[in-house]
Amino acid sequence: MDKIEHIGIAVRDLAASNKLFEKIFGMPHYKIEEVASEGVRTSFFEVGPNKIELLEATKDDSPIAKFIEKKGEGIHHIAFAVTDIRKEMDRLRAQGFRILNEEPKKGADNKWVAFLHPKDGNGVLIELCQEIPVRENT
Ligand SMILES: CC[C@H](C(=O)O)C(=O)SCCNC(=O)CCNC(=O)[C@H](O)C(C)(C)COP(=O)(O)OP(=O)(O)OC[C@H]1O[C@@H](n2cnc3c(N)ncnc32)[C@H](O)[C@@H]1OP(=O)(O)O
Ligand SMILES: [Co+2]
Repeated sequence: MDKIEHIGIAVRDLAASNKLFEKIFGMPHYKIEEVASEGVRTSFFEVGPNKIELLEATKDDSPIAKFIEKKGEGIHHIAFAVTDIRKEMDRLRAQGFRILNEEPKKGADNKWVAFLHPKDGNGVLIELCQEIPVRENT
């Protein structure tokens, strides 16, 4: 694992939370992106070398909706940048960690992602993120 790629924060109302965090960070978000497969709409801030991802649910059975229902708004996950997500998934599986998705799946901000079960991370949901190379000349 190379570094923290982003910290995910579950919010009820992305527009309101964007305004709040713009005040806190003193800067605007740099993108809003919906990931329909995850049932989320995300907003990203780049604060120095660190990224914050705000996430709101776009459907009732979204992991974010369930999380907020159970635990309220707050830190949802920590994402780590990896060079080779498949290799990391194999390494972690070999050590007995539960990876929640068999194959890497398309995440936000141009990444392949995978998640470990939070119970295997002392109650922390850990996300693996590998940058998807932008094909030259596209
Ligand atoms: C991909 C787009 C974007 C990106 O960065 O690119 C994202 O980050 S999307 C983020 C949203 N997607 C996910 O979180 C996918 C992975 N999550 C899951 O598969 C589920 O949410 C899961 C398995 C973590 C929980 O499933 P579910 O909510 O259906 O089950 P439970 O409510 O029974 O939870 C089981 C157990 O885990 C605790 N829990 C749930 N979520 C979290 C969390 N985020 N952090 C810590 N713990 C969590 C929950 O409280 C239950 O524990 P218990 O002691 O039984 O209460
Ligand atoms: Co994330």
